[in-house]
Order: sequence, then structure tokens, then C-alpha cells
Amino acid sequence: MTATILDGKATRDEIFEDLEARVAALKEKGITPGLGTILVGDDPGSAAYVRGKHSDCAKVGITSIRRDLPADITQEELEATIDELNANPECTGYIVQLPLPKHLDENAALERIDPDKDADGLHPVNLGRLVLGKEAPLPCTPRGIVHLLRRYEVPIAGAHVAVVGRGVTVGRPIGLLLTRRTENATVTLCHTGTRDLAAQVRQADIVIAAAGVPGLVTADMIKPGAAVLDVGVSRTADGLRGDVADDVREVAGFVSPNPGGVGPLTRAFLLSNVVERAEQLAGLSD
Ligand SMILES: NC(=O)C1=CN([C@@H]2O[C@H](COP(=O)(O)OP(=O)(O)OC[C@H]3O[C@@H](n4cnc5c(N)ncnc54)[C@H](OP(=O)(O)O)[C@@H]3O)[C@@H](O)[C@H]2O)C=CC1
Ligand SMILES: Nc1nc(=O)c2c([nH]1)NC[C@@H]1CN(c3ccc(C(=O)N[C@@H](CCC(=O)O)C(=O)O)cc3)C=[N+]21
Ligand SMILES: [Mg+2]
Repeated sequence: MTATILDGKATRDEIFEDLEARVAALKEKGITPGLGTILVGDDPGSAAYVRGKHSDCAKVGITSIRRDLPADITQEELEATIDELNANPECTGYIVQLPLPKHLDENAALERIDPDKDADGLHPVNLGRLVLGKEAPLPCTPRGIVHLLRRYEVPIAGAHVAVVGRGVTVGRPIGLLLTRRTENATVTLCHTGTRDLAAQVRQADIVIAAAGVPGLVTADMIKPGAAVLDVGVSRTADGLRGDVADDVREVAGFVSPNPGGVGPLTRAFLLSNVVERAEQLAGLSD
């Protein structure tokens, strides 16, 4: 058996087409959505992600607002930039690129973002709204994962999902999304304290690998026909590597490649959160 590829780039192109039309409609009403990024330091990986986000904005017609700060900035200086974007009417949503240099307080920075401008959906107020089932910008990577599964008609309701990783950007919030009544999956969140990772993964109809450990999920762990989403990214001597070993696609029914899977959708839903916020401001939605 060779797995069906869950094509993140083709799916991203569909989302961009929809967003382009919605941005044009907003501009007719005199509103231009604007995405801000705050990047601290010169990590090449983070700089590449931020560049990608701004080139996506150009494709869809969203204004880009970039704040690049030196690695040795103080917490006060970082917070002054956050306050500036909170007050800037051109910026309808923004992100603080993670991770921040170690001397800065990541949680304090995230909490200072105006929850209404939280394009990542990672502000505690918005995570709390998600827990309560209230409307909020959704975390982009989990939203991308659910969209990709639906797009390829992978059954979610009643499925057993094993998530590898309990991080704030992927593992923890994907558990929240997939256990909503609208998804109805049963989720096991695995982490470094999990006694037998292989046994947990082997029971799963859907596996979401978000640990950041190259090749952690191997073919022998996969139930034949399962859907496997490769989300984790590591920079190794031989380039970018996902969490899923190549031979998994000989056992799985569906595989999202890495690159070319969930990554492009993370970026698409970042823009989508910004457009949705602008639509609220324009009175085009509730
Ligand atoms: N493709 C995309 O669009 C995106 C990819 N990413 C990538 O996804 C990955 C996860 O990111 P994030 O959610 O921030 O999580 P973190 O990087 O903060 O945490 C990683 C998690 O993986 C767990 N883990 C690490 N090693 C193992 C192991 N051997 N067995 C089981 N669990 C393990 C850790 O467990 P413990 O808690 O016990 O330490 C932790 O919960 C990263 O590689 C990140 O770069 C992130 C965002 C978007
Ligand atoms: N505040 C914040 N929000 C994030 O969402 C966030 C973050 N910080 N820090 C880092 C991680 C990582 N991340 C990725 C986004 C896109 C790709 C992506 O598009 N990857 C391409 C390949 C690389 C490329 O083409 O640029 C792909 O998978 O095909 C990957 C990883 C978001 N993150
Ligand atoms: Mg990390």
C-alpha cells in the first residue's frame, strides 16, 4: 500500500484564492487587513519563516508590517513594540515569532498582545475561549491540520488520534480542537513521560507527530491505513527533517509530507485569522 499524500501546497493555494477575493471585498469597504510580525534576533530559521509570511501577504493583498529587533533587546523594549502594534490601526493582527532569546519572558510577551489582534490564536484569553467553546481566533497549525484532514475526507468523528507532543503551538491545542463536538475525535496526548509511545501510536487512526525529533515515528508504530501528519521540524546537518520516517508511507493510508504538508497551511491560516478580524471590523461577519 502506498499512502495518499495530503498536499499542503495545493490546499494552501485554494485557501489563498478564497482569501484574495475576501481581501478585495474588504478593500472596497475601505479596510485593508495588515499582518504584523515581531522578530527578535537573527536566527536564520525564524527569519525565513517571517520572510515567508510577508511574501504570502503580498500574494493575497494584505499589508505587511515588520518589526525586526536586535537579539539583545530588553523586555521593556520588546513590550514597547508590542504596545505600538496594539495601537497601530494599520495592523489588524500580528505575531511575536517564537522562540524568543532566552533572556526574554515569552509568556509575558504573549499576554501583552491585544487578544483581538492575536493572529496566532495563542493568547491565554483566546486559548481560554477555545476551552470554553467560545468564538476566538484558532491556533494556526491545529486549524491547518483539521482542514487538511477534512479536505482529504479522512474520517475524524469517532477516530482515535495519537498526538506526539504537548507543546503550546501544536500538541496541546490540537487536542482541544479535535475533541470539540464538531470533530468528536478521541485524543491521546503523548510526551516524554509516556510509558510506551509505540503502543499508543499503534492504536491510532490518526497520528499527529509534533515533537521536533527527526524520524521519531517509524513504520512499525503505524496501524495499516492510518493517517499520519508530520508536523515537527528539525534543522539537521542534512537539512530540514520531519518527525516521521520515510517508510511510514508504505504502511499508512494518508501521509502529510514535510515540507509541503502542514507548514503551508499554518501560514495560510495565519492570514485567514487576520482577514477574519478585518471582516469583523468591517461588519462583514458577526
Ligand atoms: N509545520 C508547522 O507548521 C509547524 C511546526 N512546528 C514544529 O512542531 C514541533 C512542536 O512544536 P510545539 O508545539 O511548539 O512543541 P515544543 O517544541 O514546545 O515541544 C515538543 C513536545 O514534544 C515532546 N517530545 C519531545 N521528544 C519526545 C519524544 N521522544 N517522545 C515523546 N514526546 C516527545 C515534548 O515532551 P515534553 O513536554 O515531555 O518535553 C514536548 O511536549 C516543533 O518541531 C516545531 O518546530 C511548530 C509550529 C508550526
Ligand atoms: N509565533 C509563532 N507562530 C508560529 O506559527 C511559529 C512560530 N512562532 N515559531 C516557529 C514555528 C514553526 N512554524 C512554521 C511555519 C511554516 C512552516 C512552513 O511553511 N514550512 C514549509 C517549508 C519551509 C518554507 O517553505 O519556508 C513546508 O512545510 O512546506 C514551517 C514551520 C511556525 N511557527
Ligand atoms: Mg520548539
